[in-house]
Amino acid sequence: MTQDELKDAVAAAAIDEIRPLLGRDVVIGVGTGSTANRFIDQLAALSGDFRGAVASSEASAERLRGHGIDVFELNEVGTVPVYVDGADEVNAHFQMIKGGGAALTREKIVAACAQRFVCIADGSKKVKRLGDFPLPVEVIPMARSYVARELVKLGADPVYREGVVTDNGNQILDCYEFMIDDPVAMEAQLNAIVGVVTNGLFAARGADVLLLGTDQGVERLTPEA
Ligand SMILES: O=C[C@H](O)[C@H](O)[C@H](O)COP(=O)(O)O
Repeated sequence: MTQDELKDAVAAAAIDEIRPLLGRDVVIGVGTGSTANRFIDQLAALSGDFRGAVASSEASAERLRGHGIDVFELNEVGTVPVYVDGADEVNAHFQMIKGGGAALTREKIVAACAQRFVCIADGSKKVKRLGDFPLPVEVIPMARSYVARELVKLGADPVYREGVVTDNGNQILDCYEFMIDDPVAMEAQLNAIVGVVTNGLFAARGADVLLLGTDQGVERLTPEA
């Protein structure tokens, strides 16, 4: 199967996963990226079965609206029963690196407000150890150089993602060569640097279900303790 076919397959599995949760008052959380886009496209067929969505990016909000799905502000909604999103890497504990599409901060906010996080990914995203994918860190623009120096002290090789402005008006540093031995501790440590808005480690709050696309079909996995 091609990667696109795997993405379509996990998107379809996510539709089956959330279908029992839908209802006229239900607003669901929707993520960002090429895998999430396929989920959005398939969600269109169910648009009469739920109230609408909260999106983790302007791009996803636009795509949802394009399918006639109402998009709500998270502040209007409070919590969502489920959040469906992709990942750049996911480990056996369902801790993830996210933010390849620069949407990490809004993704983390919607995930924090979700009762259940369903991660959809093709098999190439499953890793033993997080960190081959460069870890994105969203920074307030005036703090970029300072934060980069602090990241170097922690052993990273941060690279400014030139030309990218997040939906929050901020910038991204991609951290190469990071040894991520303890994702929960590292997530907190990076967030404590002044000028960091958030980082792409989703470790303290990982996914609850992983729908992983493989050539043998979609595996439905729950995290190892
Ligand atoms: O900022 C982007 C997000 O974290 C995406 O969910 C992540 O990069 C995965 O994207 P894709 O499904 O395109 O591989």
